[in-house]
Amino acid sequence: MTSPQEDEVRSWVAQARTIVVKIGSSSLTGASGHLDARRLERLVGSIAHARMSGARIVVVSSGAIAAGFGLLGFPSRPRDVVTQQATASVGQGLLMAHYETAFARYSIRVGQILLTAQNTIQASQYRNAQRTLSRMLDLGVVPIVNENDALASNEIRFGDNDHLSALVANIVRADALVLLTDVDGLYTAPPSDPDARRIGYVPDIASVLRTVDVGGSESGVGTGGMVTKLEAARIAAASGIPTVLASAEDAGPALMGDPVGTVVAPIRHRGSSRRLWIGFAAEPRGIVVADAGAAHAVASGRASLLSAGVVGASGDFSAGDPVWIDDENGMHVAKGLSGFDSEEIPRMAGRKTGELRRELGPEYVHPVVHRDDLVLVVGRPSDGARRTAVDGV
Ligand SMILES: Nc1ncnc2c1ncn2[C@@H]1O[C@H](COP(=O)(O)OP(=O)(O)O)[C@@H](O)[C@H]1O
Ligand SMILES: N[C@@H](CCC(=O)OP(=O)(O)O)C(=O)O
Repeated sequence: MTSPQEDEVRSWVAQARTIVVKIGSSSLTGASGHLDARRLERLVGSIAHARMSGARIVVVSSGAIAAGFGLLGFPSRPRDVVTQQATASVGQGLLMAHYETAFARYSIRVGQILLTAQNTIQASQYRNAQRTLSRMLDLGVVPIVNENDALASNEIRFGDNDHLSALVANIVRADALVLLTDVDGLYTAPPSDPDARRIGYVPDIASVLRTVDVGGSESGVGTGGMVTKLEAARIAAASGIPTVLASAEDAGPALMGDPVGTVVAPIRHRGSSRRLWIGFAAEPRGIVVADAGAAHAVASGRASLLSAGVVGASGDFSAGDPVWIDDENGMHVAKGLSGFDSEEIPRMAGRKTGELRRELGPEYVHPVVHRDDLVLVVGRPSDGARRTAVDGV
């Protein structure tokens, strides 16, 4: 896919049927860091307008911790994770009450969905979330999604909602992702730098990730800063979804595809929902090691991994579970769904199709990982699954 022009990408946003709008804590709070009901109402006004114009909208809203800490008598947002989780459980109810009332003015119903990273990792839970969100949208409801902070385990918490919003965009097969924050787009450097300039259009997210100086949150209430927003935009771009990064003050024009903030072009046509899940959400449960020839064939993007090219497997996984395909140097080549249980693979390794049929039976004559069930990755195991480039992006 050649890079489209900015106008074209903006027009895709303007025509989007399903839009995921992520609202950061910094967009819902005042100078004190507490929830600011008037800001929330203004934002809801813009979102309701887009909804009433026919768009199906999913809101991914942060702000539970901001809504809760004042109620519990804390002078500022708590820093330790357990207190944040307890605070979020208090604030989430209040946050929803505000959304409920604000959307009711436009006769729009809202519904709460709280997700943990675990829900997106497990295929069955991912599908459940997909079914529920899709029915809510069919019913005209605006789902309000947040991380299930109280239950999210420390190690795999999203922490910020940027990554979650990109996964939700995949789950609902959104046509646009709009990330609303307290800065009017991506700058060449953190906005506190006097030389920082706004970038209106990003045709190639991969090059921006290499060249722009992004920093963390400077607001004191937000979590990920621009780093996690660009990561979300990368996931969206690789999934065929344009992203708009804009100030919450510009929510209306951003949702209409007007030239505000920064728009990031998609870099490929949308893949299948299953491949998107494998690429961005599935957590591998083991490793299948490929010899040099098989690793090269898989990396070319056209071949399945056959048992003849497998040298071994590690981890405890069942057929259908996500696994890494590594080369013999321990580099990830691909991520895919295994066709076999981990204990079956050693006796299949190195055997050609004819041998498998003769010695193990016809049920063993299919790829260890089928090419339709894998995505190519670039990166070392230590980079972690989430930061590993998928299909080269
Ligand atoms: N290159 C950059 N361009 C724009 N903003 C940046 C950049 N680097 C860091 N930031 C910071 O990212 C912040 C937005 O992220 P964050 O505070 O986490 O907001 P939110 O609560 O909306 O997720 C901005 O206020 C800004 O200070
Ligand atoms: N789930 C948390 C989100 C934490 C957070 O600050 O996220 P963000 O503002 O998106 O960087 C909450 O609702 O407070």
